[in-house]
Amino acid sequence: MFFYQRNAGGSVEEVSFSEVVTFGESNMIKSLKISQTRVEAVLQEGWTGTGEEKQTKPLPKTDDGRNITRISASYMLYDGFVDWALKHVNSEVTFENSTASDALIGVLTWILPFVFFLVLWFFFIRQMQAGGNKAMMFGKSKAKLLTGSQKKITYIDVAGCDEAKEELQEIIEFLKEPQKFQRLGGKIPKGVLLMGPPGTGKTLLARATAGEANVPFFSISGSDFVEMFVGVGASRVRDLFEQGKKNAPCIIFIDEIDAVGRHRGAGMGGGHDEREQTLNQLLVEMDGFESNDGVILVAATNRPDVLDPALLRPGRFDRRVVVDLPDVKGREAILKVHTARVPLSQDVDLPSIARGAPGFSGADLANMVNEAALLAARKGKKMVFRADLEDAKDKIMMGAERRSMILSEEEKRNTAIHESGHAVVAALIGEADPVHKVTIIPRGRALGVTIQLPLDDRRSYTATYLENRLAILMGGRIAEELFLNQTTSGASNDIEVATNITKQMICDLGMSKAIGPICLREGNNQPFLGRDYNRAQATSEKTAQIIDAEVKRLIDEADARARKILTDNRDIVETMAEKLLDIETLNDWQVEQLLARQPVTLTNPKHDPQAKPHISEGGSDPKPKPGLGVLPDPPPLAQT
Ligand SMILES: Nc1ncnc2c1ncn2[C@@H]1O[C@H](COP(=O)(O)OP(=O)(O)OP(=O)(O)O)[C@@H](O)[C@H]1O
Ligand SMILES: [Zn+2]
Repeated sequence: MFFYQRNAGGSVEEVSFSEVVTFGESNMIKSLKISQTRVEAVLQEGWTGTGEEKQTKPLPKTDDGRNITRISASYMLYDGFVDWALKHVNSEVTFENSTASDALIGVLTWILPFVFFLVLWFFFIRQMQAGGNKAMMFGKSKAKLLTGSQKKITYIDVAGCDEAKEELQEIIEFLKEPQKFQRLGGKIPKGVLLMGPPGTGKTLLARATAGEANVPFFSISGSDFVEMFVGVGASRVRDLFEQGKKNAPCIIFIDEIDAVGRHRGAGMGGGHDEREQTLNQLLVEMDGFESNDGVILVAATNRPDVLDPALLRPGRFDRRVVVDLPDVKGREAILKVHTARVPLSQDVDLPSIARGAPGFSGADLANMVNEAALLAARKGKKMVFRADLEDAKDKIMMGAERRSMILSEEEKRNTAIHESGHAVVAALIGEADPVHKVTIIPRGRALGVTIQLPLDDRRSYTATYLENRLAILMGGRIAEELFLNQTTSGASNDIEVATNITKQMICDLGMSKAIGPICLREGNNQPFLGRDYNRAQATSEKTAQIIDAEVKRLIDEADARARKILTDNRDIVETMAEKLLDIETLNDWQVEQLLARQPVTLTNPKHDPQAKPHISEGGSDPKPKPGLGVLPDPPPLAQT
């Protein structure tokens, strides 16, 4: 028996799909209509079995005894059912376009997903090609527009960088009066590339240039172009230029252009990646606009060597401006700008502080003033004293102190001896930077630090200076060996730095007789050409052996010289280590006193007595500041 539900229409009974199948197996379906989602069958009297066992099957009946001749059921179309129907339906199977409601259901379940994907797909395509629509911001450039609301920055806010400012003067004049230049047919560069180490004020300079010319300033970082969605970067570039043209005259500034502008095909595997597409779009846009449109593109990088040569071709970033680390004068000027709104004590002498901060960038100096103001505020002072600035300088140079790091007595003693070794060699070896500070307060990752500061801005190094540096680096390790009869892991960084210096001396600076003045430089410092993996071919096996031998020779010589100095001055090393264990940090004058075998004073006899028990607080440390930047890879001043 089947259970039938009475259909509203009366004549067609709604059944379940499996019942349709059962009727079919009993040969009771005369004809069948199949639509997308439903089947409708006309029933007849059927039978089961064959021959003798053939049994008749009567039509099913409704509750009130009438025969049911038509049934319908809903189902989802599947291929197997059609085959089944063709086998089990007696006269005809028809396929029908469904009724209105069936059609609707069909659309909903079958067509709609397609439509949905189609719309989505269309939407993304539009995003990529047209630079996005208003609703979603994928393709919009993230350029920030700086206009009236922000404080206007002009060249007064940028200290030093005089050459760079001069070079940008022409751009300012053009932006002020583009028509004038057009009339005269003058050719204005489209793009200016600012090149220089981090924190030297490239961004500041670009902003100030816009400020001077009184034009809008759009700024975006190269890394903003590189996103997870393919094609977004390119569309951002397009959008950026569109915005620029709408707001001309203006400056478009791209910071860290190396993030998109890297040499194409340089990445492992090469190929057309997202970044490459973005770069191509940038090149296309640069070619597409006329400088007469009044848009000047300014970009900044500290890796000009990795830029794609296509970017530097005429008509693109053809004007290049070097923004270098500030010299003494520049540092003083930058300090003046940043201390303008800080109350300074009488004892602060900006020129001498500038002199004591070689290798500091503008950002470092700004940071130093800020840090000093914070230190002074924490101690409840009403103004910033010399001591605060000195402490801030140390913090930036060596990383923040980590007073919370507990060292065992033995570790402290090892560190004291190790640092004394560095300091004594540095002080006595001759041509070397004076010792500025020795400390056994852990800073950054180092257990102790010896800092030397050059007297002025070094632009080049003599071979003797570098050989002496090697000996100074060896000093720590040898002191441990001589005085404690052991070596510790504390010297690992020294060894690494020393090895790097020797390699530079040999491969880069022509300071090894065995190799001679040949550049076998490692890495990719060469503009546009060399990459490390080319070097393998460039250097023969034999040359590599000579290099290795020379590294060893230089290190051995340095070792021997440091050993001699430390053995000859055992007493100084020992008293210095004692003193370090006692007061933790020795300043330059205290080191001098120790070397002269005089008693160590707590305050600088040469200075007015600004109390100087070295108090400053630890905290999360910024990157230790290596300073100096002439060698391709500047050797850090700090030594463990
Ligand atoms: N010449 C300068 N005069 C005054 N302040 C400076 C100078 N150079 C840098 N600064 C200070 O350092 C901060 C950071 O500088 P800026 O961001 O312009 O450096 P950058 O060269 O763009 O660095 P990066 O390469 O890391 O982007 C400035 O906001 C400013 O406070
Ligand atoms: Zn060391």
